[in-house]
Amino acid sequence: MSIHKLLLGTYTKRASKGVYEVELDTQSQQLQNATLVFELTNPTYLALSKANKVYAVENRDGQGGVVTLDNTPRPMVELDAQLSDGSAPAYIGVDEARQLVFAGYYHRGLVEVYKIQANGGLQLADSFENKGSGPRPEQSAAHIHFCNLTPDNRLVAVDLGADQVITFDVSDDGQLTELNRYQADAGFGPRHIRFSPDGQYAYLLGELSSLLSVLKYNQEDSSFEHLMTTSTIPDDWSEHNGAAAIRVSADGRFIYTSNRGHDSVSVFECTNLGAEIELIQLISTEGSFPRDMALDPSENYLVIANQETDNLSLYARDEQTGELSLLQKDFVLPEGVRVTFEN
Ligand SMILES: O=C1O[C@H](COP(=O)(O)O)[C@@H](O)[C@H](O)[C@H]1O
Repeated sequence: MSIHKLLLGTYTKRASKGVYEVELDTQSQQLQNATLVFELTNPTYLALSKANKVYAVENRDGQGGVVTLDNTPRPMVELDAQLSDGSAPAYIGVDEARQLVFAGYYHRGLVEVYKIQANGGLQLADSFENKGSGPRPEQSAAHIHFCNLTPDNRLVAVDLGADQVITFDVSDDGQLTELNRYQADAGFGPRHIRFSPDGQYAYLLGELSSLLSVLKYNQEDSSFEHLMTTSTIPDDWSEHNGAAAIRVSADGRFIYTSNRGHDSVSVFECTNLGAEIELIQLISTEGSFPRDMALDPSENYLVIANQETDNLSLYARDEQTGELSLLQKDFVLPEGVRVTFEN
């Protein structure tokens, strides 16, 4: 297939109007045809289900939550909105096996679990509110920044405010039972987590510290054990940086993280079966404040959204070395945050 479609979640504070679709033409090796596919307010994160429903973050009339969109027609059609007083989530995950959707509410320190209904809409099944804080100014309260499945189908939630990673058992109807808590170093500011393909290791990205930790994941009790930590940016970088997204290649050999401030992607090589990582490349994102990024299904390409300069950058990925090389840097996409491939 030479055309792959991407969905882009955005902020709508300046130029953007909602959710966009973009094509990657692997023949010409270029991004093309950005189209607004649904108008929403600050849909900074979205997730696609196998039933072709989009679950997107939405702010509406002082309420925040998750809307369900039918991804078949253009423009998309809204099927459901689960909104409650307060701010919207920062992360959404889909559990296909149990037909659940998880939402991580950064500003409310909250995880919500929804059961997917017959039409794709959602019904609240359970919630978990964390408490805690950390030493940095951004850590005055709990901030759930990520919640998604572990390799053994439990739930893992990452709290940037409390420097914690919390694991839960999940019942078929979406009830959560806490299993374990990993406490990161004070001020680490964990944002997102990804696992090695064999499920043995987890890679925890610290937004506030620009650090990446390798953790051993113990499936017996869903606990984590710290193995090593390294920086995502050069030691002599003294200006602000906030680490954002993390991706692991399907073969488990390489990790990609984005740096907001240093405006780069860090490429790490994984060795010792995934237990050790080493920075092997830092490449400019050719724009300001890179947020999310995605590998296409072949993993020959990586697309990243630069939020402040309203552009996407496209790279070719060498599957042997893991290294990225720039193909396109000026593709206009307003206030891009979330990047995900549809096919
Ligand atoms: O990565 C980040 O995300 C949080 C949550 O986003 P929001 O749009 O819900 O506020 C944000 O507050 C934080 O500044 C940022 O670094």
